[in-house]
Amino acid sequence: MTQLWPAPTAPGAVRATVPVPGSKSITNRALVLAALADGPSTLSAPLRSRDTELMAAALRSLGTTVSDGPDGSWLVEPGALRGPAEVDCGLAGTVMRFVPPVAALAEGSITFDGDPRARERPLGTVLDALRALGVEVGGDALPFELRGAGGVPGGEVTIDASASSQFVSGLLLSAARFDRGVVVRHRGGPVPSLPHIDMTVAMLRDAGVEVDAEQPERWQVSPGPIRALDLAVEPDLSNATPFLAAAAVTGGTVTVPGWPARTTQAGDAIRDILARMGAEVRRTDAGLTVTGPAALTGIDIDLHEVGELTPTVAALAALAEGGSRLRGVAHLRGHETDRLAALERELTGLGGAVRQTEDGLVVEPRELTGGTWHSYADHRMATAGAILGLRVPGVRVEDIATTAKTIPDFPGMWAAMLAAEDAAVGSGARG
Ligand SMILES: O=C(O)C1=C[C@@H](OP(=O)(O)O)[C@@H](O)[C@H](O)C1
Ligand SMILES: C=C(OP(=O)(O)O)C(=O)O
Repeated sequence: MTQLWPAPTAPGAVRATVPVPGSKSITNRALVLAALADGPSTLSAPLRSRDTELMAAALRSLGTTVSDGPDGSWLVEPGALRGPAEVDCGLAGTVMRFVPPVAALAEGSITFDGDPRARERPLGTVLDALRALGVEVGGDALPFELRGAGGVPGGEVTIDASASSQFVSGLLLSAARFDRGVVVRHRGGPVPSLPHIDMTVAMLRDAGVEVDAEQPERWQVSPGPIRALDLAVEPDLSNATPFLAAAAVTGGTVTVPGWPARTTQAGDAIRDILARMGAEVRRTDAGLTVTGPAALTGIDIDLHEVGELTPTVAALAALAEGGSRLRGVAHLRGHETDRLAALERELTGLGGAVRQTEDGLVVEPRELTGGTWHSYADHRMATAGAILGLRVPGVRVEDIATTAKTIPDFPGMWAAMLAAEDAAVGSGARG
């Protein structure tokens, strides 16, 4: 049985400055672009966590050199892409959806597999799209084999990306290296996480790639070189949210340094969410500072664009005074776990009043009690349990180590936050 992590109860209002490691989404896009670029790239302050190490390993196995530079940076030297290779996707959506189009440019047999849950995550759309673009690939889920021919004809393809924005991002990231580039059209229900596609487009353009994204639900990448990158990776704003939530639920103050003034990261939406729930939110040159109110108010919000914040927002909602409704996130059923089912089950297990709807959750305020919080190998479920534990004594989070998917040392960062010199012991926290 996996060890249980006793989630620390806040000794008072949490007051801390918490530097947060680099963005998973930016790091993994940058690694892919750097592997396909026309020269060596430098990524400074990249995220070094399971998802990004898996991406680096996948690209290495295809012929790219990814080595350590000074101060934790990554140096990426593109090499001739070739198999045979075995790609371990772990549970990383970015690896399972971004790497197959890269592998299609290689020569040889490349097999893909991942964690048991990764075999259930939606992937067929990407593999169908590659077949339509002239790639020989079997299967419609992990594990599968792709036989690279050393190039991809490319062209036009219509996909249903309503299950994941990553289907679109994955095709666009490699498409400048396809003979004819790509035109991707979406047909189906609304595409989730559109800011993540905007991030893909922005990073491609920064690398000198011509992208036409003028029409809704249509993206065109022209064939051409990808310029080498010299990129400083922003802090991961979604990973910052549990720490900001710590201020919000304890009436404390937490600053995350280096919060970008402008960003394509979807996690920036947390500023508005926390403000709507009653927190004071200020962005200055020092970073983003959140000060929690005496009591959080509930929220009715469509999280379609920023689904990855749902576990944090559900934890906040469960500790708020009014009821909340989280909408637009049916696609979370295909994330690391079925997040709607997991949040309903685990919050209910602590005495919460939570029920799933067709596309989200309804959360009513209740006094919560301690108990085991299961993580389902989902890093954001684990961090949601930690947030609850600040106010609810006796929460034990199963498999806290799963946070290493996107944060290298979450328990250490959490402990440091609670032990910070500026922590005001004995005041402000409720519960
Ligand atoms: O492209 C990306 O970096 C991501 C896109 C989103 O995926 P979905 O569109 O599948 O929600 C997001 O939830 C995930 O954490 C990261
Ligand atoms: C959905 C997420 O991850 P992935 O990139 O594996 O899809 C997430 O980090 O919340």
